[in-house]
Amino acid sequence: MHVVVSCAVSLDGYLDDGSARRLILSGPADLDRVDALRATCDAILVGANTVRRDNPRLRVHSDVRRQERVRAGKPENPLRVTITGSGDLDPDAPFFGHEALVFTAPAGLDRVTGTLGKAATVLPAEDLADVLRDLDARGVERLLVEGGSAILTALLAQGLVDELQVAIAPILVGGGVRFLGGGVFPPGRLTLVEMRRVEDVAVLTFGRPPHDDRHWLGVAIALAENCSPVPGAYNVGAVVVAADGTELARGYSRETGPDVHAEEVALDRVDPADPRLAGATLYSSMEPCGVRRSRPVPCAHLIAASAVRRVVYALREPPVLAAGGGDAVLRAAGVTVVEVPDQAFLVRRTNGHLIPTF
Ligand SMILES: NC(=O)C1=CN([C@@H]2O[C@H](COP(=O)(O)OP(=O)(O)OC[C@H]3O[C@@H](n4cnc5c(N)ncnc54)[C@H](OP(=O)(O)O)[C@@H]3O)[C@@H](O)[C@H]2O)C=CC1
Ligand SMILES: Nc1c(N[C@@H]2O[C@H](COP(=O)(O)O)[C@@H](O)[C@H]2O)[nH]c(=O)[nH]c1=O
Repeated sequence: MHVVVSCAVSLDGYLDDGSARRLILSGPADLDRVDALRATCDAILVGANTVRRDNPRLRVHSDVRRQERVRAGKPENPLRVTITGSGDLDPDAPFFGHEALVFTAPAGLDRVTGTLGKAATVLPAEDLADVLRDLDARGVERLLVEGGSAILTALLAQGLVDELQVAIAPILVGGGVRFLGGGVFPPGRLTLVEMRRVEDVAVLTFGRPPHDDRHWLGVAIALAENCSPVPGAYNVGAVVVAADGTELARGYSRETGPDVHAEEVALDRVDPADPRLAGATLYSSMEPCGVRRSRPVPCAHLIAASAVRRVVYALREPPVLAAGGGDAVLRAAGVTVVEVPDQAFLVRRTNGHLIPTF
């Protein structure tokens, strides 16, 4: 699935001025550009706060574009999707309708279904990565994310954005909702793909380089931030990426069970018969384990037994919990292994409970 973010930002970096009235930063031509973009997508995701504050319809405005979609065998409008913890949304809002999906934490599913179940399909999701997995499984090939700040920050921090379209409006707002909040973002530079003038608005499109090891290793390192820390185990993130830059799966330590390693979570999420695995790279924030007490098969052996033939990691496993040695196991099995030691300090920082953070 291709994830496109589109938003409009004031020159001083705000999405909204925080007043009761919604701030339109785009001009008419730019809103039409976004309408054309909407028409190319299967679903549009916004955060619950955007639904509350903007009361958006999120439909394709142009009759011609809607007709073209129908001619192509698609529904008139993309699916509308939101995520909420509180469930505090008005079921009569124009956002809702039979093609709206509401994701919420599994623990709150019954409560949110109680208030919104007649207005939309309410579904469980642990986090945004889970939402994206669900949409992908529903056949959503292009997902447009229109904001707001919390959703954009979370998606960018988790490296889940393929394309970022930012319309910069020549307006100084002075305060309100910042474009992005603070967070640990994957290190490295995005690629500037296009600069376009749309009336008085500058539209910048950024992409991520498909074959950039540092980008994907950064995603794996950032994923480890999701781990619930335990005294006797590391916090690790892993992501499997096909040769064309398509993400196949991701995971982090203990995500699916108390002793499960990040590489296992990610590998479990790919069909072993997927032909893309043969050209794929597994990125792990830490050297895959070569010795393991918690489960029968160390990760290096699991990877060697899979179709994956390339591994990139940042921190060589320190001899604290086990002997390590996964790098050698992989190489002996014919897997290409790349160590990126200059990123290891970031992995140490996530594992300060077990190893020095220098
Ligand atoms: N200029 C532009 O292009 C755009 C501007 N905006 C502006 O942005 C503002 C809204 O942004 P913001 O306040 O940051 O809110 P968001 O729209 O990003 O929504 C955040 C809400 O999403 C829900 N949520 C649930 N799980 C997650 C998760 N894992 N990560 C993030 N959110 C989650 C929570 O809802 P809950 O509280 O229900 O639990 C949370 O409060 C508005 O003022 C709007 O006008 C919005 C879109 C585009
Ligand atoms: N303010 C703002 C945007 N806001 C986005 O547009 C959504 C509303 O769309 P609609 O339902 O069609 O009116 C709103 O929820 C938010 O996601 N978008 C932009 O391109 N430029 C802008 O200046």
